[in-house]
Amino acid sequence: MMSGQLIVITGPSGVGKGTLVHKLLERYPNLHLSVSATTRLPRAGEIDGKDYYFVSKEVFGQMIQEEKLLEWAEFAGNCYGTPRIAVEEKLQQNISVLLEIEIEGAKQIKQTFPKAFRIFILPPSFDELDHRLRQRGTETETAILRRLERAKEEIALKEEFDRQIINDDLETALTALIKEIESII
Ligand SMILES: Nc1ncnc2c1ncn2[C@@H]1O[C@H](COP(=O)(O)OP(=O)(O)OP(=O)(O)O)[C@@H](O)[C@H]1O
Ligand SMILES: Nc1nc2c(ncn2[C@@H]2O[C@H](COP(=O)(O)O)[C@@H](O)[C@H]2O)c(=O)[nH]1
Repeated sequence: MMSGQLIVITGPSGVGKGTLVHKLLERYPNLHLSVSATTRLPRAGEIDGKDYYFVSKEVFGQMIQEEKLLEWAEFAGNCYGTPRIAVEEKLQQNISVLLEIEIEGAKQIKQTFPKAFRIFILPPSFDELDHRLRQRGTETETAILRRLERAKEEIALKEEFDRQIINDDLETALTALIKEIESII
């Protein structure tokens, strides 16, 4: 029987999910952050097996076929998915697991793990989201525009999630996130 909590952090690209999750892990080192598989190419400094499992489209397709992914989605031209086995093992060991994933995957999780707690991170404004994506400096102009276009559709779905937190001031958002997480673990 599984007893750890499954916590999903979702929201548009560039809103600060990764930044918040890494700060959260400093505070709660016992939480397990799932490492996703992706067909995206690594960015400078990203490490295979730590930031992502960087795989080919063929390998990703095989993972889908073999039901090795708990959820997966296509996002801005690449595929992303959560490897099932590590998540199930941690939950069975009573370790709570964090997924930092986009909205389609977060919707799928609701079907397989109805008790998962899903938090939607919002930007203070669309202009600020645009600014964060640009100043991160990891995407081409085309990719930024694609992610911003998708962000409009994603933000429209925010009410489908258990909680919404605005990431304006980082420390304030982190405090709100900690409060939500402490209420369930
Ligand atoms: N509260 C904040 N105020 C200002 N800048 C922020 C804040 N939170 C995050 N950032 C910055 O915004 C940029 C995007 O943050 P981050 O990479 O964490 O977003 P993300 O939601 O994980 O993106 P993706 O979904 O593409 O992985 C980073 O440069 C980060 O330093
Ligand atoms: N559905 C899933 N989405 C995921 C997963 N891992 C990451 N992501 C999300 O993809 C976008 C783009 O990520 P980036 O690293 O290219 O900026 C972002 O919203 C991530 O949260 C996953 O396993 N499943």
